[in-house]
Amino acid sequence: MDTKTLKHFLALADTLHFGRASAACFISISALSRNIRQLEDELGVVLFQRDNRSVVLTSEGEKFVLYSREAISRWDMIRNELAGSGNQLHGEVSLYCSVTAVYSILFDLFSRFRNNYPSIEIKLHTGDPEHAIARVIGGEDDISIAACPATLPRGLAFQPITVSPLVFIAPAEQTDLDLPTIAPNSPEEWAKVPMVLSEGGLARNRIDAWFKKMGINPRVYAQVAGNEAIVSMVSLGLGVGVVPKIVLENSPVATRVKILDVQPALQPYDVGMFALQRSLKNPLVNAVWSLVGES
Ligand SMILES: CC(=O)[C@](C)(O)C(=O)O
Repeated sequence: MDTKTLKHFLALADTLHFGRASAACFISISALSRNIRQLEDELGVVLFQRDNRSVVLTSEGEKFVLYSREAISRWDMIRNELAGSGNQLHGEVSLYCSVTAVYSILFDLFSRFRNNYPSIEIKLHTGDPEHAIARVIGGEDDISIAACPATLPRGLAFQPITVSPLVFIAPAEQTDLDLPTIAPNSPEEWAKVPMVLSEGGLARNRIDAWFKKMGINPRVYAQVAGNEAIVSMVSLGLGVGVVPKIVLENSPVATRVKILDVQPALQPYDVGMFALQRSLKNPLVNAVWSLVGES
C-alpha cells in the first residue's frame, strides 16, 4: 500500500505552499501538483483552492486531512502489529513543542532513541506551547510538550517531565523607559510598568489572576506568542515579562535580563508530555511516550 500521496497531501495542507511542501517531501513542485490533481480527480472534489498567490484548503480538503491522518496512523499500526515484536517499529510520529523544549527536553529524551528505533521518523513542529494541547486534540500532532493546566481535557494523557518556576524578568541594565530593577511594591508602582505578556493561554491566565488578587491593574505593553520572544523583548528594554525559568535558562540573551524577586511567587509550571489516551495504543506513539522515565 502506498501512503505517500496522503503524506504529500498533508504536507501541502500543513504548509499551504507548494514550494515548502515539495521540499519537505523531497519531490519537485510539478510532481507534487500532479499528485494532488490526481487525488482530486480520484475523489471527484477540489481539495485546495489555489491561485498564483495562495493555497487554501476547501471544506472537503479539511475533511480529507482528518481521514489522511487517521489512515496513515492506522496503516503504521497494523504494519507494526503484523510484523510482530521481533521487528523494528516503522513509521512517523509527529511532535509539537517550543524551541526551548527542543533544546532542554528533547535533547535528553532522544539521545538514545535513534539507536533503539532507527526506523521511527520524528516530525517536529515548534511554536507557542499555548497551542500544544489543541494540536494534539485536533490530531495535528501525536505528542506535544507544554505545561499542564489545572484540569486536563477528557481523553488526554499527561506525564510530567520537569517543574519550572514562572518568573518575572526585567532588563539587567537601566533602560530609557526607567523600568524597575527591583520588584515594585505597590499596585500604583506596578500599574506604571509596561508588561510584555503571553497573548493567551495558561501563562496569561495565571498572571491575570495574580494581578487581580494583588489589586493591580497592569499596563500591557505587548502580547507575544512564545516565551522565547518575551525574553528577547525584555532584553531589548521594552518592558517587564513573565516566563518559565527553563526558557530563560536556555535563552541566548539570558545574561541581559534578570529575575525580579516578586512575592507571592506564581505557581510553577509542570512541564510534560501530552497525547490522546487512545493514541498510546499506537506502538510508535508509545515508543516516544515511554522515553520519559527511561532517561
Ligand atoms: C517547555 C515548555 O513548553 C515551556 C516551558 O512552556 C516553554 O518552552 O515555554
